[in-house]
Amino acid sequence: MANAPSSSASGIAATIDGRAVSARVIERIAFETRRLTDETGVVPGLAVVLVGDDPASQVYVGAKGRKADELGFVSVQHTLPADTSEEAMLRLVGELNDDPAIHGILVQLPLPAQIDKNRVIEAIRPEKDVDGFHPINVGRLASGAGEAMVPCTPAGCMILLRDTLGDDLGGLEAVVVGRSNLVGKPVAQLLLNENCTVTIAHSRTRDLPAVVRRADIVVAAVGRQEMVRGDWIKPGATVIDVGVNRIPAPEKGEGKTRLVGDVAFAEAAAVASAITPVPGGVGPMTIALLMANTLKAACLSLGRPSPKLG
Ligand SMILES: Nc1nc2c(c(=O)[nH]1)N[C@@H](CN(C=O)c1ccc(C(=O)N[C@@H](CCC(=O)O)C(=O)O)cc1)CN2
Repeated sequence: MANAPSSSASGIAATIDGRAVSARVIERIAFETRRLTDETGVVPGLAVVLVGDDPASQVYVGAKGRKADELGFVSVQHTLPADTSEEAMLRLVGELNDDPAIHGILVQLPLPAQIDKNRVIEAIRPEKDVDGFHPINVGRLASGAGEAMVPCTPAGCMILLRDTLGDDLGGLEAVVVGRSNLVGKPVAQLLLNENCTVTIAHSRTRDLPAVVRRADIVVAAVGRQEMVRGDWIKPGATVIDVGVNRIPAPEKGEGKTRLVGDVAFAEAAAVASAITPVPGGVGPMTIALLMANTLKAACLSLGRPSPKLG
């Protein structure tokens, strides 16, 4: 059984550096990609589909394309107008499914209202579903049957946790705040797979602060700025903040903004033993794990085992 980490002597948590950890993961992906290409001639291929002109989505999709280029992947971006029909989306997904140069397909979320995201996700071949959102991959992750594509942000959270607490998380109390398909449910499943005792808390949870106070590991993925307060945190806990909320920052000048997480950082850092910042914590891991899943998809397409990267 793992030990819960103790509080740092100063009472100020260590900051978990997601940029540094993601850079290490990317180095490993670069190494394994060169090996794959040298031995088989195959170059991993990623297609990213963006519908509409949401500025945050444009930033994320741009970052994904740049990282794929940096790694020498085949990298294509399809940018479609906001009024694209579901039928046109499904046609494009079908073409990408049939393209042998493309090993991974990612449809950036959110999608406009006229497109049913579940229909689109289910149209992606499970072995090309580098987001890990297809029901086959969700089922594989839950059952342990077969090789699942694991959603990028949750997989990134687990690498940060292992980097901070060591490989054995068994027996630790983990509380996940948020129950989305994107983060809350898969990260809870991954924690359970590591033998943590897992609680998924949400907006209807009674006495949420008391539930969070039980946790050795807190994963905040609720999408509400600074909702998790310092006095919700057990001394010595490890806090993973998945939230990315843009708020006004008049102190930086008129019309300026800044990013905050779902955790009140300064308050929590005074109690926790380790905490991820926003920005620079979980966010960079999401992009790195997308590259890892694309490489994994390329390896699996050749019947090769997926390389260990985290
Ligand atoms: N198909 C998907 N859509 C979305 C996903 C996803 O995993 N798959 N996740 C989010 C957005 N996202 C990736 O797509 C993402 C969010 C945040 C970051 C990131 O690096 N954040 C930085 C700050 C960036 C900034 O300045 O705005 C950080 O936290 O340091 C990367 C990717 C929703 N959609």
